[in-house]
Amino acid sequence: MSDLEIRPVPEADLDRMINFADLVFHGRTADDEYERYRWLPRRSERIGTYAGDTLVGQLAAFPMRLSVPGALLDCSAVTYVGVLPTHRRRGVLTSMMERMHADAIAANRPVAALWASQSAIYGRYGFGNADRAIGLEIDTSRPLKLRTEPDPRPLRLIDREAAAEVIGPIHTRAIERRPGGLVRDAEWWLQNVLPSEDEEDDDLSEPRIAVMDGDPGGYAVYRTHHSGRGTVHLVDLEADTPQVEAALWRYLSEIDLTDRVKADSRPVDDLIPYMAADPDQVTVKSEYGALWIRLIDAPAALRARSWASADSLVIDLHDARLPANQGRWRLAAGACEQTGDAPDLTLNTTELAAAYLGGVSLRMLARLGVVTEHTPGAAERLDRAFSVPLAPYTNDGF
Ligand SMILES: CC(=O)SCCNC(=O)CCNC(=O)[C@H](O)C(C)(C)COP(=O)(O)OP(=O)(O)OC[C@H]1O[C@@H](n2cnc3c(N)ncnc32)[C@H](O)[C@@H]1OP(=O)(O)O
Repeated sequence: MSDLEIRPVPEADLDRMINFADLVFHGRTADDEYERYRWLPRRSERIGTYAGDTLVGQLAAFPMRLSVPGALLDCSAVTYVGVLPTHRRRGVLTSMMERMHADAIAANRPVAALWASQSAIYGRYGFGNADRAIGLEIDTSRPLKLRTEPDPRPLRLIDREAAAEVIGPIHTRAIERRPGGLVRDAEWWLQNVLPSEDEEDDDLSEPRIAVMDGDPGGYAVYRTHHSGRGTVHLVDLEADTPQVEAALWRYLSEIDLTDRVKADSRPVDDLIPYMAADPDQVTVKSEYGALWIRLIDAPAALRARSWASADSLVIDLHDARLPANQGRWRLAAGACEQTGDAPDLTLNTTELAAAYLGGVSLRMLARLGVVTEHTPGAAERLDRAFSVPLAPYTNDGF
């Protein structure tokens, strides 16, 4: 690294970052597509590693708010990570992660989050995979009968420009109920959730938005595909009640000239596999790791999240990269104080991050031997304190 320098990538070099991403992710951006991709590096803190004037590594981090149990936390959302094939495995990524950590501390953001291109990369930097998602398919060649009575109120279609105002509040309520979501602003809705063209499939229609107004409310964002087999591709669906949710699934299942609904990302505890009267109509096709999080300021993050029990216990936290997190902490609802008391549990910051949203069991991690119980039952007690009514879920790729 001694011949290399880390410095910010100037705003004039947004296209250079896009080209760099094409190089490391094996993509190609057409001339008329640059404008579509500039928005994300533009709103980011752009970390570059340079050999003279040559960009050899890059990382972008942008401020977002992440829903955690009982709170919304300031978060550095990390993306656009890459190192030239000529400069790999010389510590370039490690140096950029250190800069990102320092920036997040300076900006008072207690957590960082990312989607990993490969699971093997980010554990070493203290990131743990904190939620999972499923992909599913519904056979709608015959009527989809539901066990939940759909809300009878009418649905309407709205324009994408109205999304932030009309369905934004419904989404905000959803992520306050369920950890793992990101607070979406108007640009995020338009560019990330509702781009007029789908990044991966040119044959898909513009995004359509069906809304049930009022309180309770709900919405479904979807695209359709008519060549070959008519398919509804669900992008996002949130509802305040199971009855509104049922009305939205019924609507999606009845769209003319289609005979299946595909959803690539749904929560692992999604209702639809159980809501369908005939479970054979709904097939879960995949399950995969979604968001990885890093507790940048572990005590602040632990104080902020809600507890589901009145318990109190001591953890011995190991964090080789951020020493301020290191040490013995007494945890209780709203509390995380340094202590000299003997620990009930010893764990690494990576395991704590994985368990933090309530989606990964510390008891399971103790059985694996990666978390050590000094007091029998301590992992189960912390699981109970961290437990959440709805599984964590993230439906914002970046
Ligand atoms: C949030 C996102 O944007 S995810 C996208 C990540 N980017 C990509 O996948 C694009 C293609 N890959 C790359 O650009 C690079 O290989 C990177 C960014 C993954 C790694 O960059 P490097 O500068 O080579 O990483 P660095 O040298 O700092 O490696 C640090 C450690 O991680 C390990 N490591 C790095 N990448 C990988 C990997 N893909 N799989 C397994 N181990 C890895 C290294 O072996 C090294 O281990 P060590 O500390 O035990 O020696």
